[in-house]
Amino acid sequence: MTPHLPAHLPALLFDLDGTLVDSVPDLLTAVNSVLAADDRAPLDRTAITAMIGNGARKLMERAYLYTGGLPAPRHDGETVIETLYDRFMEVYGDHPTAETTLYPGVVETLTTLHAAGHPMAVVTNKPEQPALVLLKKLDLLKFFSVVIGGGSTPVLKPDPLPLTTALERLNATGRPAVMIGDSINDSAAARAAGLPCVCVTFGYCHGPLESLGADALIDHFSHLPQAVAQVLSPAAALAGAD
Ligand SMILES: O=C(O)COP(=O)(O)O
Ligand SMILES: [Mg+2]
Repeated sequence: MTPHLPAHLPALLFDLDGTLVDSVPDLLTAVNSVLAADDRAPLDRTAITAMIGNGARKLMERAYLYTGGLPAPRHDGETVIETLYDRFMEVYGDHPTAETTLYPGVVETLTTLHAAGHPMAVVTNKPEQPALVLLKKLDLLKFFSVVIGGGSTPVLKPDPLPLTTALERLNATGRPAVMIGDSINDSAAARAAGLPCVCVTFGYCHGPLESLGADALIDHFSHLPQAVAQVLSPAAALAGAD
């Protein structure tokens, strides 16, 4: 019997914050500028890192709860969270890359995978507008034919919808596919979508790495092609069934 080989190269779905880029410095600047306008104490890197992962609304909610609580409800009907989100986007929306950096090996690895012909998408909980600005400014947009950000679908990761929407837009529904991320939201969304997940160890994981439940962990981006092959191999599938 011939060994089972995928009919197509696997589609690759990439998380953004904590996976491709270290975006904490610009997120910190933006959140602290909103907090400062409200006479709140600034967050430090450790505090904000623990708040990243569930999108900008959750980030602002967590930042305010951490620094004294949510502001009083407004009288014009707009929810407090929506107001905080708008203020954050005023600062961050067009300027998400002053100090944001790529993790080592990202450009080289994406170049190789793109040249090999993998359909590739970004699936991030960061709002779509700053995600697109960031990818363009850091010259990553050319690798991805689809970008799903916060607001592109009605729900965020860990719901599987952003991932399944990305696969549809890549015309890759039914192909083998792998999610690559750094958080429980990525691994949970992947599991719910029926996909394996490779997690990086250098991102914004909020607990022990084992808690991610990843099918493979990589500590350098250059190890990704090997990890993708590993999580899609029949041996890995059998091991997962134990
Ligand atoms: O914006 C966030 O909270 C996290 O974004 P990510 O999904 O790219 O990690
Ligand atoms: Mg992330």
